[in-house]
Parts: sequence; C-alpha cells; structure tokens
Amino acid sequence: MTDAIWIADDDRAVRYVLAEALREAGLAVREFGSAAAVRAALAEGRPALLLTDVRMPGEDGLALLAELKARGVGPVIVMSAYTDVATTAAAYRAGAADYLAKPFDLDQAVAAVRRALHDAPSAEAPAPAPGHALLGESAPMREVFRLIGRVAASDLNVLVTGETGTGKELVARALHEESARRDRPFVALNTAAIPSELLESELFGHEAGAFTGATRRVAGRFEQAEGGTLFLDEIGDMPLALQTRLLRVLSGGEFYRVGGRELIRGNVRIIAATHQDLDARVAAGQFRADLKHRLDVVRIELPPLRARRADIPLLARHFLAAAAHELKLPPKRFSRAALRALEQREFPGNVRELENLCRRLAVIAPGAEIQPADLGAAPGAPRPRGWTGALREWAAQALAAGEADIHARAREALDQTLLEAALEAHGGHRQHAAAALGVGRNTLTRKLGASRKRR
Ligand SMILES: Nc1ncnc2c1ncn2[C@@H]1O[C@H](COP(=O)(O)OP(=O)(O)OP(=O)(O)O)[C@@H](O)[C@H]1O
Repeated sequence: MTDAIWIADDDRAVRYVLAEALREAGLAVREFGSAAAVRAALAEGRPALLLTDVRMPGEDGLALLAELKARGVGPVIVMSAYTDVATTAAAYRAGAADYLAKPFDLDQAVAAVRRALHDAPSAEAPAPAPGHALLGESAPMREVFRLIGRVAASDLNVLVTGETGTGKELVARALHEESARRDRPFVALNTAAIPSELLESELFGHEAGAFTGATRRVAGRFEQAEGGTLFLDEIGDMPLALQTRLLRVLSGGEFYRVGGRELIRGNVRIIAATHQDLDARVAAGQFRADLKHRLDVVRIELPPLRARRADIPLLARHFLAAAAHELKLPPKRFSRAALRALEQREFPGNVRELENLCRRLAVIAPGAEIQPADLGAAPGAPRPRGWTGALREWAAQALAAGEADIHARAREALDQTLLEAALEAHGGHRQHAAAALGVGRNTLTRKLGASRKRR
C-alpha cells in the first residue's frame, strides 16, 4: 500500500517541524526515529516518498536508501548536516532524488518533496487524513448538539472536556463550522504532542535567528488562525510558564513572536480541550486558576461512550462503511447479534476505539455479515493464563519479600511493554501504535514522556 511521506530522523524536533510543514501542505506523514523502524514498517506498506537523515544511531540513511532503491521503492530525499562533497555525491550515487543540507528552509523542503513526487513515475498522491461529522442520536449527544448550536455563533471561549476519544476535536470543528468564522481558518494544536521547548514558537511564531535552526520568520498558530478559531487540545498539559504567556495574550489580545519586537494584535476564538480534571489540576497548583476562568467560559462535556450506548449501532455502521469505502474493500454489515454485543462492550478508548475496531473488522472479518464471534475479546476480558500467571508469580514473590510500590512498578512494566510492542509493530509510528492499543495518541505520548523521565 502506498501511503504517506515517511520521515526518518533520530532528532525528534527536526521530524516534528518537517512533518508539520508537510501536513500543512496537505500531505500525509509518518515519522520514524531510526532506519530499523522504517525497515519494520516496510513489511506492511511503502512510502510515497522517504525523507531520511544520513547519520542515525544504528544503520545509516544511505544504507537504507540503497536498500529502498534495490526494492524499487522511492523516491528518497536525503537530509544531512554534512554538506561535504563526498556525502552529497554518495547520496546521489546511491539514487537519492534530492539532497537537503541541514538546517534547511522548510519551504525548500516542501518544494523538494513536491518536485520528487511529481517526477516519480509511480507516485500516487498521498491521501489526506479522513474527516467525520459528529454523529449521535442519544439524549446526551442531543444535549451536546444543542449546546454547540447555542454557543457556536457567540465569540465565547469554550472548554471541551471528556475522556480520550470522545470526539472533543470534532466538537471544536463543529463549533467553528457553525460560527461566523467558518470561512476563516480552523487551526488545531495538540499541546501534549509538542516538545515543550518548541511550544512557545509553535503558538506565537518566531523571527529569523530567534534560536538555532530558525532560518526565517515563521508565523505561529495564533497568526495562522487570524479571524478564525484556534483549538488547543490537551490544554491541561501546557507548561506553567506558557500558561502565563497564553493568559497575557488572552487578556490583552496582543503578542510578540519569539525573538520579535513587533506587537501583533490577534482576533482569534479559543476552543480548549482536556481529558483531565482541570479543577483538580488548579487545586494541585499545576494549572493557573485565572487561565482556567478565561478558557472555561462555556463548558461542553462529552459523555464517555458507556454513557451513550444507544449511539453505538449508528457509529459502528458508519465506521464500517467509511472504512470499506476508504480502503476500497467490499462493504460488510453487522448482524443484529453483533450490534447487540457491541452495545454491551466496554470501550475505554471510547469512540476512537470503536472506530478502530470497525476498521479492523472491515479488513479481517471473514464474511459479508459480521458475527459476535468476529468481534474478538474485548480489552479487559479475562485473558488466557499465560502472562497473568507469570504476573501472579511475580507479585507473590514481591509480596513475600515485602517489596514496596508493587502496584506502581507492575503498572509501569505493563505500560512499557505494551508501548514497546505496539511501537515495534507499527514502525515507531505513534498514532498507529496508539490506535492499535486503543489509547489516545496523547496518552501514549504522555506515557512515553513519563517513562523517559524515570529512566
Ligand atoms: N460523535 C462522533 N461521531 C463520529 N465520529 C466520532 C464521534 N466522536 C468521535 N469520533 C471519531 O473518533 C475519533 C476520536 O475523536 P476526537 O479526536 O475528536 O477525540 P478526542 O476526544 O479529541 O480525543 P483525544 O482526547 O484522545 O485527543 C476521531 O476519528 C473522530 O472522528
């Protein structure tokens, strides 16, 4: 399957800015931290184009390039801070379509990608991310629709709360689409997914030379959203220093770019979202109370899927049909018994988990009619003895030895093992790994961050 632009670079910040620039240009992107991760992902798909760094821990980018060429996969663009003739020449010799010297200008990089895609004989245009309308007919969702209708036209800031995967971003989009700002941009920023050292410039932009690698002036999300809506996802994870800065912008309506002197006046409506209990974070001193008041003018609470089971059949049918259409597969349907089984099931990952399950079923369910047996074991259902037996033994020993923090250590080991397995199975691609685990990408990012900190 030819899909997205793949980026391989061990530097997370480079991957991030490049991926964002390409996404902004309407391209789908997958990120990899090593050549090995790319190699693993090649087992299940191939890139429309690969951008790879030359020097990475483990195998280098040129060896990867050579292998892709040998397999007829391409085009490949090589990126490197080493601009010596030998490296450049070696890259072209090995079949690189282009060579980007780091630090590069993002516009140049996007232009190089477009050129290479255009020149490549078999390159298909990568698919844009799919979008959905907000569906639901249960009483709690009808209440959400009513609220959206009531506040969309106002310019009030809105705080959307709800567990992971309940549709908070869709609500933000609906608020934008139903407002007078609908012809202006809707810009989304996931606070938790961005390295904190990049967050400030991501929000407010920066001037050329503001920091190493800032080769030109870049508009931040505030500027990009001018006249429109800025959606700040996972606001609860915003570092305190940035909360202070955001508060100042919200009260004054003005800001400076990082490293800039020009005061910029913005007209942006803020919709923030969080899966956390913001009041508890305020009480714990992790979130500014005054910022919360600014954001929490109107609150829309999205109920978890277990509180609106009546929506499950509608959503499941929709996701199954959408997946079949998107993946160009023959349409399937759910038997009544399968729908009833779905309605009973727990979905800790909420609508996102249901959506992922339906996508899997669209691909792997054997018949045209999906039966309860096809649904597989729900997460949390009793597992075969195997690893729980081993866990029990471990716990018994730890208890007998009087060890401390047994529960916390077991949970950490569990999280870590699941994360590593999923990342490995999905070539280091976090969104796919998170989807496969049935957790939000943010949850995954948080857990990875937490486990790194502890190491
Ligand atoms: N009511 C709904 N109707 C149709 N699709 C939905 C609905 N709710 C959620 N989805 C789909 O479920 C997935 C998760 O939704 P979304 O990203 O909006 O959740 P979220 O609450 O913002 O999650 P997170 O907190 O993890 O970022 C998306 O693919 C979205 O399209």
